[in-house]
Amino acid sequence: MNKQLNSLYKKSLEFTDIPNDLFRKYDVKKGLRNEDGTGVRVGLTKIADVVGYKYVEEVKRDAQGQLFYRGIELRDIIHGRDWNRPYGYEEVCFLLLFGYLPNGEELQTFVKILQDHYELPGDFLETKFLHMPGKNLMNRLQQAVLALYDYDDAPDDISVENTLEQGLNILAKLPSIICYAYQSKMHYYHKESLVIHQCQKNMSIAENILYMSRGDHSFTHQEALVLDMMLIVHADHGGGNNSTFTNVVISSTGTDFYSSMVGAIGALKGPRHGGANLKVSGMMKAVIDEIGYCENEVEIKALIYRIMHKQFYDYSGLVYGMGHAIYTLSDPRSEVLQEHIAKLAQEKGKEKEYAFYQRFEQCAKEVILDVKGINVSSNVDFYSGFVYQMLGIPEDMYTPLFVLARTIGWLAHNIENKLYDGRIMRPATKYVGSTKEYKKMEER
Ligand SMILES: CC(=O)SCCNC(=O)CCNC(=O)[C@H](O)C(C)(C)COP(=O)(O)OP(=O)(O)OC[C@H]1O[C@@H](n2cnc3c(N)ncnc32)[C@H](O)[C@@H]1OP(=O)(O)O
Ligand SMILES: O=C([O-])CC(=O)C(=O)O
Repeated sequence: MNKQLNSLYKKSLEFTDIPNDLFRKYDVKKGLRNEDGTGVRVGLTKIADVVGYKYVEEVKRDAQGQLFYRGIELRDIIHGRDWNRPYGYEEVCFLLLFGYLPNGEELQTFVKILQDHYELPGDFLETKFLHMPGKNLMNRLQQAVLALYDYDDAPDDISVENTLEQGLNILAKLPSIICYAYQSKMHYYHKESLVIHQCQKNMSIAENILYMSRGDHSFTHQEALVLDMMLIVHADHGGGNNSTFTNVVISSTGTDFYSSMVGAIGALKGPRHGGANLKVSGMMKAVIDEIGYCENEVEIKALIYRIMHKQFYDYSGLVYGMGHAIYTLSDPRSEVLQEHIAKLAQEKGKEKEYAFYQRFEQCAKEVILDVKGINVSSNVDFYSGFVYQMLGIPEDMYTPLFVLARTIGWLAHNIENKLYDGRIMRPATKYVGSTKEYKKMEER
């Protein structure tokens, strides 16, 4: 930091300090949380339900996690899906948006609508990626989504019907946007050969991502199904998660959908939210560099204590991929992923790494319980990067793929809010400063 600016900043703390006890005094819900850690209720939804605790005789008790999309449990969707068909994510998009499971014809119509919007505008690849490569894909995604505004004939039409079309158009274009943002970065910043494959109209979203991100554009049916499942488990998480809430807060001003999307992407980038998948990858690499695939729990825990005490990795004190604002004993998505990882790890010769991830997770639960006194489990981000790694998907794409999957959730909540709430979000803050007189310069 600039020295003079730093000294001004330090001096300012004498004038700007807010003592912590005032938050309690004025009953401020820090982080929009109630006293027992549950979220302050800010809306009603029929899209998804996230269950992580139960009340027994009015006392909050930790519980096994459950996630419902339009009332159907995620585990049932994953176990019940047809593993021969690659359009599982598209089916879930339909379910989240329209509230019911599509029949064959409806799904076909919906998939066709998406496929008809896959292609980017003619000059987009050249002007938005090849001429403007970016070092961070999440920022590039924001710029690309915002740029689509200029290609829209009615960008500021915020009617529900138009929002639906805009949202699906963005979703359909995200596979190309993510892959081109990645390829242009690798070419410009890492001097690698430029790989550009056109998206394929007859493929699913998951298939297109694999097709466009790989040099030889080849992939197996099994790989596409695993990626399709990854998109399903990330598709929605109720109206209270930070990025979905951000999208609705922005939209409540009556602004365009592109602005809401860009805000939500910025929120999801954060390492305490969707950006955790990238952080887990970095953390686990640092851990394995430090202690190898250690089998000694005491040694693993010692390192986790160092992470918690801000002495290792990024010094934030956070064990990434662990803990959740709602889930306590388990995150059902992490369990669903683990059901598939065992087989995948065997196929890819990654059993040793997987076994270490599991040992680390168990140790982290115990250390966090010891230090913070709370039950935590691995969240969706703990194993997702490991799955992507086994699919050969580069780290740069981990959080952007979360954006792609969650776009449907953002869109569904945006529309639900427009239909059934629609009031500008405007909470309050309490002024706790004093009043003073303005002093002329010569009197200061
Ligand atoms: C898609 C998603 O967004 S899933 C979440 C992805 N994020 C991560 O994996 C980052 C690591 N995890 C975390 O930071 C937290 O668990 C969050 C942000 C997910 C939830 O935060 P909160 O709702 O505040 O958690 P909770 O109320 O249970 O936390 C209680 C205390 O334990 C701490 N804690 C919770 N999880 C962790 C963790 N993984 N590592 C270290 N400390 C933790 C909190 O910081 C808090 O500490 P404090 O009392 O000193 O402020
Ligand atoms: O619900 C939350 O707080 C975070 C989130 O989006 C998720 O876990 O998918």
